[in-house]
Amino acid sequence: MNLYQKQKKQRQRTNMPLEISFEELISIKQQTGGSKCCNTKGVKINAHRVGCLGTEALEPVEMIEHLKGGLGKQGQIVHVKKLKAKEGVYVEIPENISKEVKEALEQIGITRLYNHQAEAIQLVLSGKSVVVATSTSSGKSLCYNVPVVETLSESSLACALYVFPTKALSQDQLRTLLKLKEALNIPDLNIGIYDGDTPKEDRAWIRDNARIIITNPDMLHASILPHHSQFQHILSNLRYIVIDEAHIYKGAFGCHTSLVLRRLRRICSTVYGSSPTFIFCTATSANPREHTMELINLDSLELIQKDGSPCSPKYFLLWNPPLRSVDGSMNPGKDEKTVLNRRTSPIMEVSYLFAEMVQHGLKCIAFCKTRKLCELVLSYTRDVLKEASKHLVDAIAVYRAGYIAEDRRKIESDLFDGKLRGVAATSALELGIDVGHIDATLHLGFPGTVASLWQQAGRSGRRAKPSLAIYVAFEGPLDQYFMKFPNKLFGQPIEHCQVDSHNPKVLEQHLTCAAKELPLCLQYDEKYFSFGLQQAMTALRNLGHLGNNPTGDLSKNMWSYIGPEKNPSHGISLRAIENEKYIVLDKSTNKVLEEIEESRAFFQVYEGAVYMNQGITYLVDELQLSTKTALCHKADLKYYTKTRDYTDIHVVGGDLAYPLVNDFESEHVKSMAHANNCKVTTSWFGFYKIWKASNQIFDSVGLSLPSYSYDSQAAWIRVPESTKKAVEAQDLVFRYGSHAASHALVNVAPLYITCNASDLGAECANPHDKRAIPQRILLYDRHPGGIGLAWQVQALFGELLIAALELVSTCTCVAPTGCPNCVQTLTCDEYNEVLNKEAAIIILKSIIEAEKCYFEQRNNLHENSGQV
Ligand SMILES: Nc1ncnc2c1ncn2[C@@H]1O[C@H](COP(=O)(O)OP(=O)(O)OP(=O)(O)O)[C@@H](O)[C@H]1O
Repeated sequence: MNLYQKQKKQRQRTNMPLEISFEELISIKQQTGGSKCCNTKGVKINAHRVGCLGTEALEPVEMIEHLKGGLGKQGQIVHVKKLKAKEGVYVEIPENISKEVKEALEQIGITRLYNHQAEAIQLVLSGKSVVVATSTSSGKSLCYNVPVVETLSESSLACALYVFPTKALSQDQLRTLLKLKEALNIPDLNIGIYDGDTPKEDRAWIRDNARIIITNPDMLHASILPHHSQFQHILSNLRYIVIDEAHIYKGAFGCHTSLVLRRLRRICSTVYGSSPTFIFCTATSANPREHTMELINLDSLELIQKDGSPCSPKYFLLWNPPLRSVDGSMNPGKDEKTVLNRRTSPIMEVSYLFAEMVQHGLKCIAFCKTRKLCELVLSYTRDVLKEASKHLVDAIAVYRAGYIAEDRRKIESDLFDGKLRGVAATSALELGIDVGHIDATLHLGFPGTVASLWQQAGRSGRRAKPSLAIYVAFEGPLDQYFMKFPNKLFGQPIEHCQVDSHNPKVLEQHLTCAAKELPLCLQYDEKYFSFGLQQAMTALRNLGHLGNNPTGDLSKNMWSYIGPEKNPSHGISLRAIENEKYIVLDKSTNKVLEEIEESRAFFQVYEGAVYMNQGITYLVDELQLSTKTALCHKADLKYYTKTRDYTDIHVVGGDLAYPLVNDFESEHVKSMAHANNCKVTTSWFGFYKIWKASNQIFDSVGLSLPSYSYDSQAAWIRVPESTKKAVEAQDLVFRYGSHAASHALVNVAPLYITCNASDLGAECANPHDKRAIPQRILLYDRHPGGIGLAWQVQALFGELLIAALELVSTCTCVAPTGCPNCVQTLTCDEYNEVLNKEAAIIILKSIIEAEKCYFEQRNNLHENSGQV
């Protein structure tokens, strides 16, 4: 009997509602194998562990030995990779750089350049557009800052536009540029940030006077381009467009940004006669040149990737939590068929490691995939520190989205100044914000891409000192794959950055904006928007959004926007950024603790909710829906809460009569899967109160909250009626099987497409809801608006079905509900209830067989009718 079954039985005896608590969820879904928190007195956080009490300073390499003899002595360290130090390849600052700029560089400590910097600078100064794809902290900023200040100090009119994906990076860059400007002593070299946070009263001045404007794609789209005449000064003198962190522009956000950049190029050239040089900087990937050329539709671009920056040694450890049998003993059974072995909680492993780093003087970032995991890691690490080094309890914090900008700036500067020794962070800290020297990074689970793992690990060792990165695995198939094949992490970059700028829907959206900015003309504008232009313009004309002479020749006329919106760009969001947010207010101090996106709010705050922020517990007294405010107060509570909810996915459109949509010739396994728009609706109907110490539910409270819906996209396939019958013939319940089969697809998807398992949701059967659910396997994009994953899933559906079947049928776990290696997922909306592995195997086999038969029959039909 596994842990879940034991708990289920126990509940049945005590008449408790059948539900899995969050702690249990973690113990089951993430395979803690019974490691429970018993932080009653902070003596031991885990029944099998006592944290290290030492506080002597250790270097990263000493830390490895320390871990081998202590925390990691159960064999957790499955691989150690030493990435050797590399000498920098320096060159003198090129002759053609002015004396003033050279002196300014010297003043900020730059006396020589790395060879890739010199190469980039020379190419840019000769008018060539470039993409610099070198490692993290390799001095990419100088590749654009030097040619920009050189040109801008030579010509008092020349201007530059910097585009960063986040406001925090813009602030960081402003600080760097201001230092350079001070050293240069050019008073009229005005630099300004123009983003959503720029005060209204400063905007006109920046528009008229700044020679370097720092902005983001959203601001370009919604403010700068629609009002381009107000930016005449900068646009007509624009010499450079800098696009940093270009690898971020992929998926739906990349597609939108690419069309915004094309709109920008068109306005610069057609209206203001400027033809700026582009400077891209990007993380290493398999296709930096192709990706950035596609972003802006350039014909040529110089690629710089011979990295001349020095790097200090980095030790990369792969850490697999130890196995233990489900009864909690640390002696895992040898016979995997009869004894259920589970790994201890990776969350606890990371918490102990985090405490170790901080205690031994290593400044550390612990990267976690979700905000909740950050809070948990902080809380557990504090518990460990309370025992070992009480004075360090407040030397760690959480850094994540949701915190207001001011609080985040404070955490960044406290980390920089050393007031903080560590943060548990989401990928919000992944991009290049300078937080000073970091000695170690911890990675709780695979972040979704190898590039992202390296980007995170690159946050340490930026100041020429040795550094340490420890990747701690969950038990899911992806993490365990890397634990088995560590070298997959250390080879050439494997991931491609994909951007599909030809998506007709997105193209049409941006063409309405472009036509509003300046009438469109097929003859002149194809070079910006490429081959889909005519079709998209025709569609817009037919919709009545473009007008000129409706009977006239589309190719020669100018077509203006005549659609219903005053400013079409306002209705188009580049990324699924939710504008509607709930604020969480501490009643006693009136301090805003957090801003939570509407889609997540009711999971965290409702009347009676126990809410966590920076490891502190609050009780929510009131949720004001009209003002979107949750009022709470600090409370030392012995319980936590968890919502009861369900999520419905309504597929919009989809040709049900003729399901075949993926019948084109491609290298993929043919499939009848669909991809459609969908509406995802979550309804909350109550919450449980659960004792922290025992994880027992002691109260169930009803909730009346409005449901929340968002539009997204889903990929799905219908399950034949005969399959359902085959499942039922084995005395199994179909919905248990379809739920489990969908999970298996979610688990294998990250091996095939660039995404995290948490980016995809499955249609999860709810234990309390007995409504009939559609007979289908459905995966949906969990990002409101969708980031294009459903289309990728649809194209690969055939492969995913086969991989999912292999995963489930080769997993040796014995429980009918499967395990996180096969049919359980961390992101299940229903906490991995209502699952059946055996039924999943029948369903997957049957769909694969049905698809094979269908395509064979089609082929035969075509052959017989002479079509092939
Ligand atoms: N030629 C150089 N000589 C000495 N130090 C340099 C040189 N070029 C850059 N640096 C230093 O290297 C550090 C990293 O530079 P920078 O932030 O530009 O790197 P990056 O590649 O943009 O980083 P990220 O990958 O995080 O975006 C900075 O402290 C910078 O001052």
